[in-house]
Amino acid sequence: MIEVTDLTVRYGGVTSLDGMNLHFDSGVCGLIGPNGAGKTTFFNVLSGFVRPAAGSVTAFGDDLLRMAHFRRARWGIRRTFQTEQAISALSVYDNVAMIHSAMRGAARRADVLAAIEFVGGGISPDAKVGSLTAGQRRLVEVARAVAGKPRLVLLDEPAAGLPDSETEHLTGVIKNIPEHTGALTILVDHDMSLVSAVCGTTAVLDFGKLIASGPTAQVLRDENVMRAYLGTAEVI
Ligand SMILES: Nc1ncnc2c1ncn2[C@@H]1O[C@H](COP(=O)(O)OP(=O)(O)OP(=O)(O)O)[C@@H](O)[C@H]1O
Repeated sequence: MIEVTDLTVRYGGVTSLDGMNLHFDSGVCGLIGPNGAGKTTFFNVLSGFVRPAAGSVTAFGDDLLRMAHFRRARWGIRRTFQTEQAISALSVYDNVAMIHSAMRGAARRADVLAAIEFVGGGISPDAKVGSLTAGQRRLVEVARAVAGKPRLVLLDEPAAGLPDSETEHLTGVIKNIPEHTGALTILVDHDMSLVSAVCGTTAVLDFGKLIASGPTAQVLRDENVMRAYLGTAEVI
């Protein structure tokens, strides 16, 4: 469960989050909104890259904003970025293993291999990340986000630029993250088919404010959402 109250982030004269309120319970939850709405800024606050001017964030009863950013990974925050973070010259195994901060020895090895197996895609743990296809590399990013007992998984446009066949596989993987890990998963993406397929609940940001939240199908039919997100056209 995550509860966000009056969250405000300013970069000089730009207010990226403007008193944002949000509540997500469990499962895969969507966070959508037009370019510049503040979605990545929200992830940056959760993961400790950005310090908000005001507001609070409680996750599973813990005050995230009071937690030193280097403790948040151990607490269980994982995220992917819009740019790939895995190191091309290292193996898939090493790329996943490096995000572990708590486990050691055989338990760590088993967990890393389980994360790689979970994302599938025919990826060998020994393969160098640089030798993989774009879709496989994206799966490695997801494997890094599900390793090490996450409690909160943040996925920032994981399907951007992927062909349909690879998006289809990724869709199944993302859908299964809560069952595999128990983590609340927040998906930011502009692909409304993906959001509809995996998110039970979706919230919409516009100019740093929450303008809608609820069951995904209902939210995507909301007139304010359609207006904010795609002019007056239908979302899907
Ligand atoms: N480091 C920064 N310095 C100044 N302004 C920033 C910074 N990071 C983000 N912004 C501004 O904050 C606003 C929100 O940006 P953010 O990247 O969070 O939006 P977004 O919803 O993730 O957009 P997109 O869908 O394009 O990724 C934008 O106006 C952006 O230009």
